[in-house]
Amino acid sequence: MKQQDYSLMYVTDERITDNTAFLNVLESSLKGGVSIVQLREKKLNTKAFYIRALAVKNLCLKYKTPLIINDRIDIALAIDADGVHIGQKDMPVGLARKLLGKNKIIGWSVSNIKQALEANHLDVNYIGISPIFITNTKTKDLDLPLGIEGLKEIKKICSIPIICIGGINNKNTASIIKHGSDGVAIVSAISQADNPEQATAQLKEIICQTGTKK
Ligand SMILES: Cc1ncc(COP(=O)(O)OP(=O)(O)O)c(N)n1
Ligand SMILES: Cc1ncsc1CCOP(=O)(O)O
Ligand SMILES: [Mg+2]
Repeated sequence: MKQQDYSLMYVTDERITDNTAFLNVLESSLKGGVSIVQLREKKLNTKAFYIRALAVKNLCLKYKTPLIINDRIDIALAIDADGVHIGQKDMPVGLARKLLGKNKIIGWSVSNIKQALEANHLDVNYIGISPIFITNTKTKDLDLPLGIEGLKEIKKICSIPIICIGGINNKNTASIIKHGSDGVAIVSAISQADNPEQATAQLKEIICQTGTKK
């Protein structure tokens, strides 16, 4: 499989209930240069999730940007997405890999050192350090923020690409990349920005500048 660019993941915002607005923000993030998109829907029924996933896939194809699906292996298979992001309470990684095959991306949430060590023995393409900072976007089922110190510890013991998520914005992205994260996954700093395209382009620029100075 080709080397995937995990540097800037836009995680869609389920709080944007209007479909046109939802797709407009997604398209702005694609124009701004996100390297990968994660469709995250916690409340939609299966049919509505599938219909949205098809629309999101079409837009991602237009911008040649990979799409992964949060939680739902069935939806990922149904639309032939590029992969999934699963958490500690979602389908076990081994089973997800069996269903998806070796060429799909599987991301797995990690919230502590024990899980990071476990990840070394799993067939995952990246780990999502969750959360790195405090966030208002996800309030239930969230562990304590790991912070930069936690990222540094995990970087030392885990050989898998790392993406951090939670409370990430244009002020703290550089520090995350500097301390060894391969990328950042972002909801609000893109979806709630006055100009999501500009906000994305600015985040991308910070990542590029920091990456080259690492
Ligand atoms: C990149 C990335 N990392 C972590 C998460 C969190 O996933 P999970 O723990 O399954 O929680 P939900 O997102 O499903 O609420 C993520 N989505 N993306
Ligand atoms: C889905 C998820 N998982 C851990 S934090 C989070 C939400 C991140 O949202 P934001 O970028 O707005 O803090
Ligand atoms: Mg999940």
